[in-house]
Amino acid sequence: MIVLKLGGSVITAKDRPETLDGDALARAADAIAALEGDEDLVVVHGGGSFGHHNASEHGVTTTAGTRDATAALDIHGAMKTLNQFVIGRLLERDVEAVPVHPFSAGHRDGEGELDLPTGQVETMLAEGFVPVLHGDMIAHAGEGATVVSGDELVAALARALEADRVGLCSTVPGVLDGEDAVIDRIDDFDAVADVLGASEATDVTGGMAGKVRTLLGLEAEASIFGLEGLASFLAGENPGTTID
Ligand SMILES: Nc1ncnc2c1ncn2[C@@H]1O[C@H](COP(=O)(O)OP(=O)(O)OP(=O)(O)O)[C@@H](O)[C@H]1O
Ligand SMILES: C=C(C)CCOP(=O)(O)O
Repeated sequence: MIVLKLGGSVITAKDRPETLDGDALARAADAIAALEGDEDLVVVHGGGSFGHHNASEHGVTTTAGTRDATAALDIHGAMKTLNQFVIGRLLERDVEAVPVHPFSAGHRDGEGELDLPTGQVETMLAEGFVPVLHGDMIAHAGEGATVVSGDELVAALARALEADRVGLCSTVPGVLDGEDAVIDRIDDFDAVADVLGASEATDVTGGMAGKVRTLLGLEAEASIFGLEGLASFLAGENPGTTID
């Protein structure tokens, strides 16, 4: 089984609020529709220009929450809008995509630890659907509601579903070193910490450093690659940077 994240920075124009990158989303949907065999696939997408701007305006992050339902729904609503676009493009290509909105499914405890039940995702997979989750708001004990990133959801899903392969499709061809060359393999955070930065665009969830840290904690091997690497990742290859 594969857990794939489509980075918000790939499928949206991240510097322009609520703007889809229609061509990039179409290419990603083409690659997913071409997946052969009967391998289970769970898709998670990030926010890009949907969600991050709203979260930033409301001062909400993964640790700083809000108890204002209107603010929470503003952020959640932006993510649901993007989710509908993603699902729409997949349905057009006969991928049996269905939504799972994390705000209604999980929560964080007082330590900020994410608890994401996955019974519905497992049942969807068993019944032939492709569940599509997204970075979202999530109830957070002691904080109201905070942001949950697509990357955190990927990690939770990979653990709970014992994923064989984990892929993060982002706007870069992999994790880049000081000379902008793709680093082939990362197995130690400290060895690459100085080249790992935040996102260039408005992003409340941590950019590349957060991704590498999250993926290093996983049992399954993970890959970070660009859109040009998506088809080969889905075909079983290891494009971009492998994190193990
Ligand atoms: N060493 C690095 N190698 C590659 N990218 C890096 C590095 N350091 C920082 N970055 C930034 O990380 C960004 C990718 O993280 P970002 O969180 O924007 O991606 P995403 O997951 O695709 O989008 P989203 O968080 O909206 O879903 C790159 O666009 C780049 O600006
Ligand atoms: C900003 C929100 C609501 C979701 C962020 O998800 P991400 O783009 O995967 O970090």
